Amino acid sequence: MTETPNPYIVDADTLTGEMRPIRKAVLALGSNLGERLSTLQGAVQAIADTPDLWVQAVSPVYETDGIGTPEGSDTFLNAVVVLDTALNAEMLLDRAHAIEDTYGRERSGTPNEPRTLDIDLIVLGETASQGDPILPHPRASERAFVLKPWHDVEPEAVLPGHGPIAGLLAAVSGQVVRRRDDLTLREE
Ligand SMILES: Nc1ncnc2c1ncn2[C@@H]1O[C@H](COP(=O)(O)OP(=O)(O)OP(=O)(O)O)[C@@H](O)[C@H]1O
Ligand SMILES: Nc1nc2c(c(=O)[nH]1)N=C(CO)CN2
Repeated sequence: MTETPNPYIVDADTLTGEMRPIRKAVLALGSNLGERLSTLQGAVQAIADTPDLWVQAVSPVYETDGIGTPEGSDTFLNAVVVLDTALNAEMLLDRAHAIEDTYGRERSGTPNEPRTLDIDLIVLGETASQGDPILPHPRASERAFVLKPWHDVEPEAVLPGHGPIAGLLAAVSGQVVRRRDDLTLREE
């Protein structure tokens, strides 16, 4: 009798090496210094070029008033990228910081200072963590510049610990976010 392979019996060899789950992640991108749109486009490209990461959606671009930014700061362009990844949270944050550095991000220590590029990790699957990074991102639930573009590409999304983003949007309706349909980010 020929034996049919049973997919539920995993050979020990296939468990050696690094087997990591694929999880959904959301990255929030922002820029209020320099060539904002081309910087965001470069960031999307760099994210898409990351091994073990697959971009699923890139949101529309929003022009947004700075929240908690120093007096006189320019408005931001914000967008989000939804992706699947086998990377863990620390790897994703390292990659985000490396991409920020490539685009000349400077850190003087002034809170919310103008920046060429900011990439925040908003969620990674259901992960809840108080480490570095903190997950979900501790201020995502109160930021229209994150929730609005995310809602455009994933209207049913849930922010773990806070609920559906559609519901969270009502509480941030006072924040000025304007969709810029004249600007688009290619998924690459
Ligand atoms: N989920 C997260 N995403 C990004 N950075 C995080 C996260 N959790 C913790 N951090 C830490 O926050 C530090 C400051 O990040 P950053 O300079 O980008 O802050 P910010 O963008 O100015 O402010 P905010 O954190 O309010 O968006 C980073 O060095 C990073 O280690
Ligand atoms: N509109 C807007 N405001 C902000 C932003 C941002 O990306 N957009 N980022 C901040 C710190 O990450 C603080 N305030």
